[in-house]
Amino acid sequence: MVNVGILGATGAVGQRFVQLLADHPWFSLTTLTASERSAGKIYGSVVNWRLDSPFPDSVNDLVVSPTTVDAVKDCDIVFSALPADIATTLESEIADAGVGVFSNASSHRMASDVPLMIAEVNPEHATLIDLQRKNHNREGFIVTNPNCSTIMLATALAPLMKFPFKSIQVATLQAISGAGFDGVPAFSIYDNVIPYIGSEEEKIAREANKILGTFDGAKVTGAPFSVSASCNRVAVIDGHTLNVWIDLAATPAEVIEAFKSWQPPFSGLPTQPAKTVQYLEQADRPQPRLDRNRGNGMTVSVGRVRDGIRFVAMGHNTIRGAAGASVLNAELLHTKKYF
Ligand SMILES: NC(=O)C1=CN([C@@H]2O[C@H](COP(=O)(O)OP(=O)(O)OC[C@H]3O[C@@H](n4cnc5c(N)ncnc54)[C@H](OP(=O)(O)O)[C@@H]3O)[C@@H](O)[C@H]2O)C=CC1
Ligand SMILES: N[C@@H](CC(=O)OP(=O)(O)O)C(=O)O
Repeated sequence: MVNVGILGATGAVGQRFVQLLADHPWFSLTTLTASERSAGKIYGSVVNWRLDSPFPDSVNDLVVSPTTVDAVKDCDIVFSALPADIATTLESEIADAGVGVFSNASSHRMASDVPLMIAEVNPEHATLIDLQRKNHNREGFIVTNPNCSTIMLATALAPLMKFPFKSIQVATLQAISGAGFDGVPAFSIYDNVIPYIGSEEEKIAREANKILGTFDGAKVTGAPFSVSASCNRVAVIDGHTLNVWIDLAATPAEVIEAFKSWQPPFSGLPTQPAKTVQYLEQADRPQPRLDRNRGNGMTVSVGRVRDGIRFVAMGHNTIRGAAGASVLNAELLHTKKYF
């Protein structure tokens, strides 16, 4: 078994990691960290479990560690669900100490030797780890997840990359869990839409270009399309919905066929869904409440393909958009013997 830790194990993404790793066939959960507020206490006594799946008894008695390099030095890998300002230095120090870091934080996503990876979309970017190890003279490594809205967009675009296009417009409707447990007060979001999410629009544009860019084995050259995003927080608990406009040289029928026939380059990993991209025929789908749990939260649902081309994409932001995507990255890299 691989010994794994979770950094920020009490938060919105951290709890998803606990849910996905408590009974994992390859990964054994040995270490949970959080802030000084929680460190030294029993996880079961300090976590405010807010997921609608039962609390896993197997982690109840683990003592929460402070978030330090020392606390995770015996782990083979760690999953990071830390705020970005904490992650920047700490994740580098942990990788320097020989531990593999699978991060959800934005800190290292755009570094030229750090894979910004969606396992089914750009798995070849994993080889940047070799360059990173050389550049930093480290045994460990950092692999990052894209921003949660970007994961939905780039995954939905993967089947369409065979058609020429130059520009994408996207309007997001993002769930409140995306802001973390303490991110959006009920008084602000109830009966409301907030048409601003700090830095989100810029992240979607630059991260989609890196993920879908050209890779020569050592360097990613950004994809030659522009992304114009407009982001909104809506009163949904989980599930980010994206309305996408794209100047694609294809008919709606060709786009639907591309969505239906696309297959990721590997299959059979424990957290991998049967369908990474699921096309829904119904005129009023996808919807977050009805479709976010498809593929155990790992499927990106697409629908409403119309002239333009216009379509809708939706996925679970803390599973497909965060913890689940990170665990799948780790599963893939374990099969490739990176740890
Ligand atoms: N929510 C989402 O959908 C997505 C989130 N992300 C990213 O994932 C990361 C985590 O987000 P999220 O789970 O939503 O955030 P939360 O605010 O819900 O959780 C933050 C976690 O970090 C811990 N923490 C806070 N401050 C410190 C500190 N000074 N030292 C050590 N640990 C600390 C908290 O511990 P304690 O409980 O003890 O305070 C908690 O476990 C962020 O970088 C976010 O941008 C990425 C994609 C999607
Ligand atoms: N900003 C996203 C979640 C998130 O934390 O993204 P990032 O890791 O890119 O800051 C949301 O609000 O839904």
